[in-house]
Amino acid sequence: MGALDILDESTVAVQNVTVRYKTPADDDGARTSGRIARVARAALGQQPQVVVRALSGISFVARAGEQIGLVGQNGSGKSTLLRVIAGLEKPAKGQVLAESTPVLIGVNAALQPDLSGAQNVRLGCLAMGLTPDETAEAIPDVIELAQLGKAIHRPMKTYSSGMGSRLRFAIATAANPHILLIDEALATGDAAFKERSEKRMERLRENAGTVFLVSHAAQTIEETCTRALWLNHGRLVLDGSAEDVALRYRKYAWALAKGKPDRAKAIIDTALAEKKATSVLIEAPVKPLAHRPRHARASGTLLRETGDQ
Ligand SMILES: Nc1ncnc2c1ncn2[C@@H]1O[C@H](COP(=O)(O)OP(=O)(O)OP(=O)(O)O)[C@@H](O)[C@H]1O
Repeated sequence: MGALDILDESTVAVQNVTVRYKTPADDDGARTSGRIARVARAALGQQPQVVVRALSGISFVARAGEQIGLVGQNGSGKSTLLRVIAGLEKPAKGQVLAESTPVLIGVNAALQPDLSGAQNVRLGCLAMGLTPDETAEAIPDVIELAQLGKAIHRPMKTYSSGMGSRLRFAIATAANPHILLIDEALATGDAAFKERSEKRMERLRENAGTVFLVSHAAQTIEETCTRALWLNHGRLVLDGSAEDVALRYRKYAWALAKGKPDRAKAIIDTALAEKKATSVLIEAPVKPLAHRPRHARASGTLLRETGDQ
């Protein structure tokens, strides 16, 4: 297949992204390093380290109107991919380009523990790129959604973790982002808040150009997404319709649950063999988009996606 110019509709391009974490491990965990290295480390009193490959060479292009589900086992790299798209994590290799600032629901706001909830709402909105006028307009709505009562005027450091999460969630929704990233694991709060937040999420999804949703439930992906990416040990196993990916992922999870690792591996191998190789070519930078200035970052770019590698 030849190259396809998709500038008009692309919202996020993920180009060959690799993320590694260097983390401390015990001696057994670090056994892969050489004997000399181990002896030297012991002599220097250093703790052994291992490198975790959280994402390996991930490439895809997301388009306006898509709701993209991310599925995969625990530790497969789903949250890391969301954080990289949100710009919260820098990949060791590769790059992410977005036509506007992606907002990760729940954790984006860098809040100040000594300031009150209300002061943090203002700060959070401005930090997400809202103008002072937009911020003033958004504040009552955010405070209403968070429903913290008089506690909204207390310093955030006095909040319970649930109260903090509610405020962060409410602030994140104020941006009405064109690229929305939702990590289901972040969903929090009591029943009443859940219902209010679900309604808000629905509205956000309707307005967003592209939604990314992390979920462990294949059914949620099937019901809410148009497309799905299956990650396994940091690799992209399959990129396809939500129905097809959810079906195969379900079969894989079932095989694992039934103690049939060979069957599970065969499902992954088949998916990998069928997957269309995608490479994202970035041809020439263009000016950031002018029509959504508060979201635009220096990322407007001519993209090409090819399927012939
Ligand atoms: N800050 C970190 N330091 C070291 N390793 C990390 C860090 N964050 C993630 N990892 C590792 O990277 C890999 C991918 O983690 P990630 O959280 O992206 O997986 P996930 O698919 O979202 O998992 P889950 O479904 O359990 O939320 C895992 O092996 C994890 O241990």
